[in-house]
Amino acid sequence: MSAAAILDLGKIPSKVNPELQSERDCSSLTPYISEITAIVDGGRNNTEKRRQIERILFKDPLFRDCAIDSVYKPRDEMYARGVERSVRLFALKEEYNWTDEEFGIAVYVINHQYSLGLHTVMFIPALERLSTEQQKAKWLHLARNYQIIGTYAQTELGHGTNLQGLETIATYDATTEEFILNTPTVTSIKWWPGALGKSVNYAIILATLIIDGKKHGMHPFLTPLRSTEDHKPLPGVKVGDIGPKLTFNTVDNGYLILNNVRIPRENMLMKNAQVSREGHFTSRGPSKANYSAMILVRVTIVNWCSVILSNSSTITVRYSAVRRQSTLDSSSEKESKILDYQTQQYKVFPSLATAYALFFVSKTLKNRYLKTYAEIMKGNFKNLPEIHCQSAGMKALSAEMTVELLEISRQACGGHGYLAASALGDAVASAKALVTVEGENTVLYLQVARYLMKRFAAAVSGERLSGSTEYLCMDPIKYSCPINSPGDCMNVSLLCQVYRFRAYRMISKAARMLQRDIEGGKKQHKAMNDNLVQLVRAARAHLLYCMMVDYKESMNQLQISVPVSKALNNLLVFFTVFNIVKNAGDFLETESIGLPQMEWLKETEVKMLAEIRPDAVSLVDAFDIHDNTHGSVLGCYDGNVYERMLKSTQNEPLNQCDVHYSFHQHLKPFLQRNNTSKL
Ligand SMILES: CC/C=C\C/C=C\C/C=C\C/C=C\CCCCC(=O)SCCNC(=O)CCNC(=O)[C@H](O)C(C)(C)COP(=O)(O)OP(=O)(O)OC[C@H]1O[C@@H](n2cnc3c(N)ncnc32)[C@H](O)[C@@H]1OP(=O)(O)O
Ligand SMILES: Cc1cc2nc3c(=O)[nH]c(=O)nc-3n(C[C@H](O)[C@H](O)[C@H](O)COP(=O)(O)OP(=O)(O)OC[C@H]3O[C@@H](n4cnc5c(N)ncnc54)[C@H](O)[C@@H]3O)c2cc1C
Repeated sequence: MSAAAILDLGKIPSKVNPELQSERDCSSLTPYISEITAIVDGGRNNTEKRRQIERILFKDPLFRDCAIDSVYKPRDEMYARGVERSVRLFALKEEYNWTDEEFGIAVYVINHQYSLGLHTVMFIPALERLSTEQQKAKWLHLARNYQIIGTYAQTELGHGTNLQGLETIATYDATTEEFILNTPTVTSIKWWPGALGKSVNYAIILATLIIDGKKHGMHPFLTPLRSTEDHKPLPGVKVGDIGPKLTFNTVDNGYLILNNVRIPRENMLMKNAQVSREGHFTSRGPSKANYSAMILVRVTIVNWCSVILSNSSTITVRYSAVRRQSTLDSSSEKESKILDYQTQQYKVFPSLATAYALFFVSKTLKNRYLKTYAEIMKGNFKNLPEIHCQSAGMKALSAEMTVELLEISRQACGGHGYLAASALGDAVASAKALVTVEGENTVLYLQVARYLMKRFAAAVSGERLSGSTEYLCMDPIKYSCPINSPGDCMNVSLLCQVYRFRAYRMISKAARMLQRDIEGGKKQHKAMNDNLVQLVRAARAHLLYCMMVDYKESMNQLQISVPVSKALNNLLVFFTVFNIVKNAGDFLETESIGLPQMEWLKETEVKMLAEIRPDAVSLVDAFDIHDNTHGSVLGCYDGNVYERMLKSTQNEPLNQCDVHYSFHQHLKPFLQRNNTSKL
């Protein structure tokens, strides 16, 4: 490129960067990319549907730069733009008659860059799950048609995890047939709910029900917060934004203070518990039935993790195939592509493999959830504990993996990964929210551990188990490591047996430690607290085993061509081996494998890096993520990284003039303090 052309910062070459083109030309997977894309989209029709939605959205400038433009804007402008995008999105849904699924695709296409997500992610699902049929008939269509906009207000300043500790109260007044809502203490103030600060006019408020001075647990109350005329807070309501966050600053997460706010009796969502006109309380189903909206969101988060990693691996793989630095071979005239360094592959391919793994795992989890949800809707709660354990646990494990891998992805792009225009910093910060929202990760692991301890005790007492804990009935004496040669390390079924035994051993160890402490005279709560770390380790081991089984079985169900099968199987083997090596200490300590097997696995792990390398670009191309969706100058399809970086500087407000006003205000008087301007 000539110097003159370089100075024209707006120019992006019309051709694909030859570095990336050569990757596509050399990968034997390239002709089969559309087959993988169809798997990821759930069918070729869905791919076409998504692309059509992309065309609709990205012809509108409001959506075109959505993934990145917020970097350059002050908070209130970001929020206003987020609201504008929400409204445009809702209008497009109506105009094109999009189904909920198609609307979900549109949200994915704009990378969640809108303000009113909570209305769709939690408000509507909570209305569906917590309302009676009569209440659904009254409220659901209003929410679906955006006549009311709502959020899910559960967390308070003082309590997010401990729902029994929530202090917001709803006191029933039988004389007027109303509930009176109050946040009587500083710690009871609702704090965090998305879109609460400035946007919504309704909220489902989770509050402790009090009738005649008696507490009846936490229940949902559909509460109007703002006037539908002028959007002003209603009497007794004080509401606002909680301030800027690490990211998601288009969203107005809010606080809410309630002072004797009265709502009609019919506004308590009464699917699971009822209050009669006279103030008589009844309930049906398990006491945790009101927690059901949280299960759905946890299932959804596993899918978000897969999407986040698909975005980030698209960026890091493409960038690593374009970037050259130093050389592997001193006789070579060209520097090496950083993707050719084994260490770079070891930074980048775990994310790629995990993106695929979580895609398959989240699909299985969603199907399992839908089956259980259908049973629950018919009044059968038998599988509720199992789906609670699976959804809470998979959310925690996927979010933990995603945060860890994303940070490594950012580092894999060197200095440029630190630039906002790489989009990786924002992705890391967004993913960080996922270990906290919808149940803090440690707390969720402990829920899984609690379930495992119960199931283990049942197995020991001779009960036959089913579901994810069936294996706890195993006889550990019969185990011998199934890996008998280096070749066995490629056999995922054998590796799953290894994962299973490690989980069994870690769960039985936690149970033994608890039993030892209780038999030694410790009180139950003290024994629990003294073993929480081992309990979390046991939960992780169980979840990783479940993840491997779900991934393997989901892959087994695919009907695919030989090249696609080979490429996806490489990722499956790599993911399975990588997570053993990563947790080597546990696998050795539990004698699930021995030292020779660990050596073989480490050799297999690096061998798989070389197997994946030729198809790496095709494997990210197969995600078919629109450049406007990932929004990174480093990861565009055309690979014109440096030109895009230069062009992005035009967006920087500091660059809108040659001499900044601060020069005249501050620097100039300072420089001229000794009258040196004539130098
Ligand atoms: C591509 C994507 C791009 C971008 C997106 C990225 C990022 C997005 C980031 C931002 C997010 C946007 C939207 C997210 C929205 C987030 C909204 C929220 O956070 S809402 C608030 C969520 N709050 C929680 O999750 C609270 C966590 N706490 C709990 O769940 C519970 O209190 C507890 C910790 C599980 C314990 O409950 P409790 O105190 O009642 O405990 P007990 O000990 O009395 O009872 C335990 C008993 O209950 C059973 N149980 C617990 N939970 C459930 C459940 N949900 N369902 C069924 N059963 C449950 C448990 O098994 C025990 O049973 P037992 O052993 O007694 O039989
Ligand atoms: C971006 C974002 C969006 C959110 N959106 C919403 C929303 O829309 N609606 C809503 O209601 N809420 C929302 N929240 C709140 C969120 O659900 C809570 O922050 C989350 O559930 C964690 O609770 P906490 O903040 O009380 O953490 P805490 O429970 O205070 O956690 C702090 C530490 O204490 C530890 N800890 C706590 N309890 C235990 C225990 N029993 N055993 C062992 N360790 C424990 C945790 O492991 C953690 O290390 C949002 C939060 C964020 C960050």
